[in-house]
Amino acid sequence: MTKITHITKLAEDIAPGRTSGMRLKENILSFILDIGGMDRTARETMEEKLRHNLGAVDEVDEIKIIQTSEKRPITIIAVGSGKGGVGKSTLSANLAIALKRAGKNVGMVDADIYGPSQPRLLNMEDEKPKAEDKKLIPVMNDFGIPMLSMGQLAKPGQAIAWRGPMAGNALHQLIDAHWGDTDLLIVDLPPGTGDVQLSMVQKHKPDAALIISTPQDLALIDAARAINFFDAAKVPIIGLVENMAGYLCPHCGEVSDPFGKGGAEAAADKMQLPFLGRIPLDMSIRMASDDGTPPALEDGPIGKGFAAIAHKVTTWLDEKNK
Ligand SMILES: Nc1ncnc2c1ncn2[C@@H]1O[C@H](COP(=O)(O)OP(=O)(O)OP(=O)(O)O)[C@@H](O)[C@H]1O
Repeated sequence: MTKITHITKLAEDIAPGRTSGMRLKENILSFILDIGGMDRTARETMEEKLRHNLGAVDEVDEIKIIQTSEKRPITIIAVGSGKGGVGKSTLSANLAIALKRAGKNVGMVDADIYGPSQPRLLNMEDEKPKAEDKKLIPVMNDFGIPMLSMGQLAKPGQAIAWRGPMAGNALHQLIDAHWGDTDLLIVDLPPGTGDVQLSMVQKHKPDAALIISTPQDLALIDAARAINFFDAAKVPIIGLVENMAGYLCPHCGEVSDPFGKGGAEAAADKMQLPFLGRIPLDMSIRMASDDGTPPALEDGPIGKGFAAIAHKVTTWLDEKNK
């Protein structure tokens, strides 16, 4: 390994994807460091570590770092539904956990103005984000998923009264924040196709959308509306997830289908969209969600279901970026 290859590797370990133009001449090491999206503390810590570790290499007497704040591309995935209460927030939280477990740097934006539930789902109620350079710094949780939520900006019960520009402005603050190393941002949208969705596609066009529905007709008609909305805005749709499919009675062991069966898969087929998977109606999902311990953390059948959906999402993104 040549000296410069060795140095490049060391730098890559400390600042993955952020250093370029590595040059060693007359014992002076120079390179470019992309500090886009990092807050001051993260920036200073990274620079200090680079100087310390690279400075320890033989033949490096001096280090010159040129900082640029070229914005790192961040992939935005919007999670939408036509109807409320179909499990959109539950899916968003568990998808984020499953993607994180698959090695992605995931961040979460809870844009559900009518009932921000990510702080509870990701176990970080009461934590308010700080700001630097007029931009919010996402709050980190125990799962390693930085998050910003409408609920952190509004007083309890206030957000629902926000209209067009206020809702759009709040969304802008959540998305245009110090996301640091985050490369995948999950946006938990409010149900339907209102002000926040409009602002989302006009100002922060997502790279992709994912739609969730329960299997019954009414929810599917609404889901089709959400799909048409993203289609019209030219946001590619990764696929459709069916939630609350099949209920296993904990008492008699019989499986019943309170919301019908297979409706979302058939609808996906009809609309020529990929079907991403089915999540059963299971009391343990509700209980784990209420406790702030998303079931995607576990390796049981429910956790595996979310992991399989996450896998389809990453495969779709890899195909798109080819
Ligand atoms: N598969 C499931 N099995 C059991 N309970 C579920 C399941 N999916 C979601 N729930 C529960 O249903 C309720 C609604 O879910 P969630 O908040 O995720 O829906 P939503 O579509 O985001 O709703 P909203 O429109 O309020 O944003 C929650 O109490 C959640 O724990």
